[in-house]
Amino acid sequence: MGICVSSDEKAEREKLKKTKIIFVIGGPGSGKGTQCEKIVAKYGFTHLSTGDLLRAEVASNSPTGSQIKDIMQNGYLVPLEIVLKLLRNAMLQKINTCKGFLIDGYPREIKQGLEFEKMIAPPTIVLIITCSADTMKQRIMKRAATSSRADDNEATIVNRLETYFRSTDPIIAYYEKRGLLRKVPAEGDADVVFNECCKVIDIIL
Ligand SMILES: Nc1ncnc2c1ncn2[C@@H]1O[C@H](COP(=O)(O)OP(=O)(O)OP(=O)(O)O)[C@@H](O)[C@H]1O
Ligand SMILES: Nc1nc2c(ncn2[C@@H]2O[C@H](COP(=O)(O)OP(=O)(O)O)[C@@H](O)[C@H]2O)c(=O)[nH]1
Ligand SMILES: [Mg+2]
Repeated sequence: MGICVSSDEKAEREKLKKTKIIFVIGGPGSGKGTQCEKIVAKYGFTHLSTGDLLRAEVASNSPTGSQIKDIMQNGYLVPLEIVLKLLRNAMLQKINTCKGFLIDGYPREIKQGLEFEKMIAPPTIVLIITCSADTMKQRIMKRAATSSRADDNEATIVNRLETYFRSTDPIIAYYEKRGLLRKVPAEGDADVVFNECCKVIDIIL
């Protein structure tokens, strides 16, 4: 028996395939959110952060929210099915008005990238924002003063950095091999980093 795909779903898939999709990855506190905000202001793309979507789910007190609260608080990865479902729904809500998507914080493992392509579409490029672990730690500790995020504390930061470094090398190698990876060094000032991001984005417009 074949899988039945409705014509609505087909139309949605076609639209998603035509839209520019930029994955924005990088360690915790590397500046993904900061750069995405600047990119939105200049290019009018739609910014979706998986971290923000998941935090909203926790805040809504839904059953899924209670399931993922502790995982996030401890700095581990939320199960792929939950993240992808939230992401796909959020994309579909914006698909008719959006100029392109910035997907911030995804994929965090190769499997997430593969499933995204199966369910949605391939990314146009993968932007990776890179800085040292020390810089990330310092930035998060500074953000902690105002963020009120449950995971912006010293113990969780250690786990988040570990989770990041463990899962990222294979992701980098995978997208590099496909010619989709664009590296932007991010030790400097946010405006300098943004300049480099623009160079990469201008090429795909
Ligand atoms: N794609 C994802 N897959 C699994 N879990 C995710 C994903 N994106 C976010 N999360 C969960 O949400 C938490 C916060 O992610 P978010 O991207 O907001 O943080 P960040 O400070 O930008 O970077 P990092 O998560 O790398 O610390 C993660 O530690 C993880 O538990
Ligand atoms: N010096 C410097 N600080 C930055 C830069 N990008 C972000 N920050 C600061 O670092 C903290 C973490 O940035 P954020 O965008 O939340 O990082 P994310 O965790 O990767 O989404 C924030 O307090 C920012 O103000 C940068 O390029 N240079
Ligand atoms: Mg962020």
